Amino acid sequence: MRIGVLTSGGDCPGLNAVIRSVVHRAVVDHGDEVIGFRDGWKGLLECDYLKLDLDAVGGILARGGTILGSSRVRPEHLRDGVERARGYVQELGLDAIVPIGGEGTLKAARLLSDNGLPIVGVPKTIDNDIAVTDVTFGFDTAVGVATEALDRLKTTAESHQRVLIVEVMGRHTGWIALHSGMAAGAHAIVVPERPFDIDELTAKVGARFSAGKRFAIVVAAEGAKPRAGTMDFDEGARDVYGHERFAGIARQLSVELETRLGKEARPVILGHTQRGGTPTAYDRVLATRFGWHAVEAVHRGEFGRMTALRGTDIVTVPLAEAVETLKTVPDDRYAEAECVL
Ligand SMILES: Nc1ncnc2c1ncn2[C@@H]1O[C@H](COP(=O)(O)OP(=O)(O)O)[C@@H](O)[C@H]1O
Ligand SMILES: O=P(O)(O)OC[C@H]1O[C@](O)(COP(=O)(O)O)[C@@H](O)[C@@H]1O
Ligand SMILES: [Mg+2]
Repeated sequence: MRIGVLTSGGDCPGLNAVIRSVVHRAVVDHGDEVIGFRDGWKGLLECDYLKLDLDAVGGILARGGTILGSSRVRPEHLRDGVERARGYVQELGLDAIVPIGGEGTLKAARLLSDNGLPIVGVPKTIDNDIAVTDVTFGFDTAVGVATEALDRLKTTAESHQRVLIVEVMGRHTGWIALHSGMAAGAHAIVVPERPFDIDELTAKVGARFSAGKRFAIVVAAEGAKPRAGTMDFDEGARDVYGHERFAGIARQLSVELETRLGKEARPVILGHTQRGGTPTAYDRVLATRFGWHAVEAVHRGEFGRMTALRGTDIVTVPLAEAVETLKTVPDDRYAEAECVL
């Protein structure tokens, strides 16, 4: 068989582990040929690719990012390019395409699949917001980076009697904020799923100082927002791909909390450090398993599906289900964290 792989959307620790695993399983065990499209869907639409053999994937397991590159393509450009993509798939003699990406990439994968292209998706995202898989690789690494940063920030915040508002990634969901905040013992966590009440947040942080504590750490997911009408808030705008360009929750909260509490409050934005660098062992293993199972799904002709973790098993699920809803932080999970804030 001939299989084309691509990585699309925001990069994520573990992408290289999937690519490596696909090549090993396909080339060594099945005698397949594998090619990699450069820079996500752009590579497919421009027929820009390289051959992936064992040499090409040597030494990449622990490397962050993606050896194939990634990019964003306007969804309408992709919709207009379906016939071109089909032409290249035929020209290259491809039996399957394995796109590795987040919810946006998987929507594109579904579009191509609905148009008859043979697709087996692999989910990735540090945000962990893809509903049909228990976990996505990249999340464990991102939470680890954020937790380490929070541990460090606690000591400097205490020395300077500051409130630090630490902004972590998570446009639509607060999984990284919830887990890193729990792991590091933050004092408040705000997530997109639960618009916060600024009076309650101020009271919570203020109560810490009243109790004699000399600092506070607030973890804010980048997409968190105040309850409508409770605080002046700049929601930002959208970029050309339709993604929100936030105006900075940490910056805005630091101004508000400093004014209300009379304590020095500073924003810290962890940004792309959360998704750069080497993946954790957990993410390497999950990514490697996804790669192996994607190749098996290709050989079984299970197209229009993607790999998913269910308990300890890797299964495949329809792409249609994968893109229906996002996995958000449920109230009961937030309650478990709230109890220890
Ligand atoms: N609704 C959509 N329909 C078709 N293609 C889409 C759609 N949403 C995203 N895509 C394609 O998938 C790419 C990656 O999506 P994006 O949301 O940026 O990253 P991720 O896959 O990590 O969620 C986009 O640049 C675009 O080409
Ligand atoms: O800075 P970029 O590359 O536009 O992406 C930022 C976004 O990408 C992420 O890191 C991952 O999101 P995706 O998996 O949807 O790409 C988000 O947490 C963040 O909001
Ligand atoms: Mg996305």
